[in-house]
Amino acid sequence: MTTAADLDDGALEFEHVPESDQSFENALAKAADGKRLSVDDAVELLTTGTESSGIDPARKERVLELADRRRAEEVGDTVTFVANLNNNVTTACNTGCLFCNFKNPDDAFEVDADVEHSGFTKTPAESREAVRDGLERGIYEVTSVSGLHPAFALDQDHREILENYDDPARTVNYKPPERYETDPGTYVEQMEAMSVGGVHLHSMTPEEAYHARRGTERSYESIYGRLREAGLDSAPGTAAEILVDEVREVICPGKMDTGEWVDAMEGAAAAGLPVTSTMMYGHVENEMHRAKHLKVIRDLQDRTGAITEFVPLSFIHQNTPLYEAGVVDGGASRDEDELLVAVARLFLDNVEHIQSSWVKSGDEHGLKLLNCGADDFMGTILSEEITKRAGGEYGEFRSVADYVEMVGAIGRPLAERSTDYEETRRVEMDGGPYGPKLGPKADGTPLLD
Ligand SMILES: C[S@@+](CC[C@H](N)C(=O)[O-])C[C@H]1O[C@@H](n2cnc3c(N)ncnc32)[C@H](O)[C@@H]1O
Ligand SMILES: Nc1c(NC[C@H](O)[C@H](O)[C@H](O)CO)[nH]c(=O)[nH]c1=O
Ligand code: SF4
Repeated sequence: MTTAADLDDGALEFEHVPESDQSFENALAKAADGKRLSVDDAVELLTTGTESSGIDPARKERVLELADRRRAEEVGDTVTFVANLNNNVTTACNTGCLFCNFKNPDDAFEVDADVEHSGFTKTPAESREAVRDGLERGIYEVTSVSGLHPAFALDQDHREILENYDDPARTVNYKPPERYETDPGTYVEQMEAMSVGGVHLHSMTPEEAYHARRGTERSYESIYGRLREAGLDSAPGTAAEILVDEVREVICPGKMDTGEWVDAMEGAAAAGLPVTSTMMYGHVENEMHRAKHLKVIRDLQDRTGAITEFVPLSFIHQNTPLYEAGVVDGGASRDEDELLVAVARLFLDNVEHIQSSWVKSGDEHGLKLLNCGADDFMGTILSEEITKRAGGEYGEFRSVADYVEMVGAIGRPLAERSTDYEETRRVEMDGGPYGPKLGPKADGTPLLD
């Protein structure tokens, strides 16, 4: 397995490089004509032409304008957001992704450990309390993504299977809950606990589903089907990072490969769950990898139709092993963020919504991305751990009043949406008070302030 220490800057040689036989002008003309773009077209647009290095400002503006127009034609001017809560169950994880500072090694959580750490594990009862508190503040979605705690099993039957392995810690990354200070319960127990008061439960990334099926031959459809019975309503398409294996081998060698990520997503879709899709970019990958990733997402959507949105996640570098080991010297530039959103809008002709993240980009740049092809501005989230621990500086929540101020400043209409975008409700910018109006307890009271 690669560790940060094994990698040193400049040593990365990829088979896939940003070269193509296409020209920037031809690629842009195809996009303007509404033709389906190829990977080479996407590379030309992402690089503003592969024949010269660096981003050409005038060419960049032409790509952004086209994408902004396409956004207006496809979904109109309204900016959407969701009133949600992030509830991360545990930070215990030994997968060792080199871009991640959310995780803590699991042995720090063991009963006899005397290691200081800032991580946490919540019992199902504690997760339920967190969701109940969120509901009181007006949220109607809970997003829950977590570390791959070795004590997690899908359910009791799965726990028995894992316990029957010889040396389960080594063979199937399983340790019994008694070893730990806090027992996270099973995935099914966590789903049942969080699915409370009519909230929409958005949880179980493909990597978590992989953990929930480890040591078995079960299909992803049956894993997600079981979770759905326990209350799961949709799944986040994170763990995607860059869906090209030569990049995964560098930044997350312990994770599932591209083919398995796609299998898990197809399983979620087959189990009847809507899914989101993501790309975490701005580390070691190049524009060819970004373009190939977009193709994987578009092909998946052609087959399933289950993807509700595409969420670009700009790499936050400050506290990560990749940065600390000198493998990268920062994240994506603003120009790259803008081009990624724009090219996603133009390339993903079968995914309706593109998200801008104020967590990753901040308010000002996040609003700019809404003029580059994005139409959704994420969620209220109330608490945030992944970006914060990586060194992100843009805070943990935004109230509905904050959304009114931000989106009002760029002169666009604002609407709340459900997780699957099936329901939207216009937020009238009439001086407030502003509170969520969708969902079981969202009666417009500005509880989020
Ligand atoms: C922290 S993991 C939690 C869920 C689960 N352990 C998994 O990997 O699917 C969720 C996602 O956060 C994103 N993430 C983690 N560290 C990040 C960073 N430094 N910058 C941007 N995104 C990051 C990655 O895309 C990752 O897949
Ligand atoms: N972009 C980020 C998100 N996006 C997810 C949304 O908040 C929401 O759960 C999804 O759109 C489904 O409705 N969440 C984060 O925590 N951090 C981000 O950067
Ligand atoms: S990204 Fe997920 S799987 Fe990877 S180390 Fe972080 S928490 Fe663990």
